[in-house]
Amino acid sequence: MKSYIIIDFDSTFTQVEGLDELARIALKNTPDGKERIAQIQQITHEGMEGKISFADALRERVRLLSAHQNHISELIDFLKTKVSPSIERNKQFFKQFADNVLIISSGFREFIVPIVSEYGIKPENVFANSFLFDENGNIIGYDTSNLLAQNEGKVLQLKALNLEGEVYVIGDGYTDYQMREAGLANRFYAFTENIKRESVTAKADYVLPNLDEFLFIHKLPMQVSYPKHRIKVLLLENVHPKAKAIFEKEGYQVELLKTALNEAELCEAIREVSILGIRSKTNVTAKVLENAEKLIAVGAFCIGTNQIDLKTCMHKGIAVFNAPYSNTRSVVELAIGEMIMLTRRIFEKSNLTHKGIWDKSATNSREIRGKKLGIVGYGNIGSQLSVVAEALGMQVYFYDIVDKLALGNARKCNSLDELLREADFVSLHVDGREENTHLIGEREFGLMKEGVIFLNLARGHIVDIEALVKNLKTGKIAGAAVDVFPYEPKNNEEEFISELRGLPNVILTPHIGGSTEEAQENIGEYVPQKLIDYINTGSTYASVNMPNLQLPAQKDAHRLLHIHKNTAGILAQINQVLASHQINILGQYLKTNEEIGYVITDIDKEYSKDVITALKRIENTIKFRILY
Ligand SMILES: NC(=O)c1ccc[n+]([C@@H]2O[C@H](COP(=O)([O-])OP(=O)(O)OC[C@H]3O[C@@H](n4cnc5c(N)ncnc54)[C@H](O)[C@@H]3O)[C@@H](O)[C@H]2O)c1
Ligand SMILES: O=C(O)[C@H](O)COP(=O)(O)O
Repeated sequence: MKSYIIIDFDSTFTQVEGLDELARIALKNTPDGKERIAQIQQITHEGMEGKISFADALRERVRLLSAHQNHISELIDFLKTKVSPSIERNKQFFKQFADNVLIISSGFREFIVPIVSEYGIKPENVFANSFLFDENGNIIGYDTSNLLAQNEGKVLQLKALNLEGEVYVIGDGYTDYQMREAGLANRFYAFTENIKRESVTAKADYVLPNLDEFLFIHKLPMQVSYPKHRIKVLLLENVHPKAKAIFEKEGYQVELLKTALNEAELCEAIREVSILGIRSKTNVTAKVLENAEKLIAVGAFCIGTNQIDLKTCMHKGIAVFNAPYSNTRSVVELAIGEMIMLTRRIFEKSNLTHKGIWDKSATNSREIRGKKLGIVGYGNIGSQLSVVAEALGMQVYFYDIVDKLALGNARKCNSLDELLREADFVSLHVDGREENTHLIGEREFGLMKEGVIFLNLARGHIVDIEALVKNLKTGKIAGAAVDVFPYEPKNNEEEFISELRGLPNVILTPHIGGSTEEAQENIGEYVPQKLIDYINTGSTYASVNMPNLQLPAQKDAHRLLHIHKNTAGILAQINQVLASHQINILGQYLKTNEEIGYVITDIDKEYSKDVITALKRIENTIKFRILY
């Protein structure tokens, strides 16, 4: 049975209302133009909402118009630039289904036909009003006998067409819905790509964010591999709003929550999610991942990724990205500031002064200049701190388990013990891997100098808090700054409980080392871009758990992304499938680690569904995606 797709023109095929735009063009230089344009727009709006009769609205708008034939030419040029994006990208669909697509519009043929015919829609399939002109080309009215000039004109027109088969109506207005209400259409799809009218969506069988969705649900050929609005993004822990805006601009559906979720909550929330964005507090455990059937990628909107079960993500073909640099400077600045505050005992003095106590004295107040700073972990933050501290006159010592190049005059220590014995200040900047649990405990504090200043802005579990408290109480440690804790409150409402509370010359901060406007904004831009690149191109460049592949742009090709267990012969099997279907490989990229492999193959456009099925069936396939 034949199916017909009836598409509205104004605010559906194009993003704008044709008659309103014609008024804007025709009236732009007339003295009362502004008021008349506003009046026309108001009447259009009320008509679309079903608040005034269509025939009255049309009569009134054309009366206010004062347009000329030349204005229509100008309007056509403008409308060509305003075709709805999803219509534009699916041009090929209209060409292929020219016999099935009809335009039924209350607009005017004079501007509709030139626009839609460029998409292969036949002029005889366009049903719309037509203007009447005088001999000078002025619009003096319209053909009032046209069915579409009547109230419920679309209903009358569709009835007159007497179509046999399935009829689907796509439109943004109430008059489009009326065809369904009259029993002339099987389904009404409220098209919301340009405008969402509650009175219309409430009546719809289906709300259509764009044409891709219609093509997707009807399994019709489309120009994207998957409608983007079907991609759900869940952002937790109050990540910067820029991230939400970037994902929304890409067309994804985004939910942004202020707090972290616990395991049970996340197990529930993650079911339909394709992209998860978190910070340091959300644990992405194996159990959470069991419930994450649709998850394609995780973005850590921070540096640390120890809160994510990276291995399980890898085994499930879920790529994880983080922001390895965006907040490093913020941490460095805080560490420098805290070293000065602690060595001058500023917080104690400030508190006393607030209480009215004037304690002017230099005892136990020192400069940082010339002192030895021991940096444990010489990565992105440790090495940056080294440069800034040296610029302030400190002598820098560092220790890293990996052989690192010393910056400036920094001195490399051969062991942690050597560093701890030497340093006046010890600052931790190691990553949060499990083996670093209690890296600093009673033994290590024992090795440190009397009166040392100690900083942990890395991860809470790295320090044995009991030992730290004991050494602060004995005075062995003269001051400490702690930003990260073995247990941190889930949100700002939960009380922070720690034995460190109330100790003198101890700066406690609520894990805000990277919490600056600048850092959060940078992260909010950086991470979404990595995730979007992965979704759109398959690029795993800078992923923390997947073999890294950076790819050239995909040109006139379909891209097959195949993640598999790293066993022998997978590439050969992929190529065998392609060869047996006479598919030409335009480019191929492979990267493996010990456990998984990632192959990206660009192929000619032509292929059958069997190819996809065969590729998915290759043994040890973890995940398979197609991009086009
Ligand atoms: N407080 C905050 O808000 C905040 C902000 C950003 C980063 N961080 C944390 O700061 C830490 C450092 O971040 P980064 O970006 O510099 O990480 P990084 O990965 O660039 O550097 C970590 C370095 O530590 C070294 N290392 C690991 N274990 C070690 C050990 N036992 N002994 C010596 N060296 C060891 C690594 O080889 C690496 O060079 C991380 O734990 C990160 O999560 C905290
Ligand atoms: O890993 C990080 O970057 C820091 O610990 C900051 O984490 P946050 O974004 O949760 O503050």
